[in-house]
Amino acid sequence: MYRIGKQFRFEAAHSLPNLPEGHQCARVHGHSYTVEVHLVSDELTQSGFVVDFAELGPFSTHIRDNFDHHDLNTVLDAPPTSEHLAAYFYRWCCDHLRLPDQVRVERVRISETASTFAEYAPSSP
Ligand SMILES: Nc1nc2c(c(=O)[nH]1)N=C([C@H](O)[C@H](O)COP(=O)(O)OP(=O)(O)OP(=O)(O)O)CN2
Ligand SMILES: [Zn+2]
Repeated sequence: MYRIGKQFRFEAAHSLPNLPEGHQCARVHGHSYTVEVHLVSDELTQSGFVVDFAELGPFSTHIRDNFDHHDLNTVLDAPPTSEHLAAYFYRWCCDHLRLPDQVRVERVRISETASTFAEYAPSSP
């Protein structure tokens, strides 16, 4: 199996609800987010690609228009944790990227800071 990935970055603000009283993340604060999308395929195209990285262009546009310099509490219907963001972006990629049949979105990883991440990947059948 072949795997490729591409990173995207955006800046955004959020506050997290349902945390213990006094938790620092309940206050409005910001992060420089990194989003990493992983695609897998058993086959390569004639060009030797899983798929051209350029096919992820619509995802870059979606992030720029809807997430960059936004308040994430107004963008997502769920608390804007890294876990919810990863699941949201995974579903967006599955629903909107025009990928060849043999290519699938394997996982999406989100980092709020250099030392933390959350991933979403569907459970194995
Ligand atoms: N499982 C999760 N835990 C936390 C999330 C999350 O999305 N998923 N988010 C936060 C906050 O957004 C917080 O701003 C980031 O937390 P943390 O990495 O702990 O931030 P610090 O920069 O303060 O970390 P230090 O290493 O302690 O400096 C919290 N938890
Ligand atoms: Zn935070």
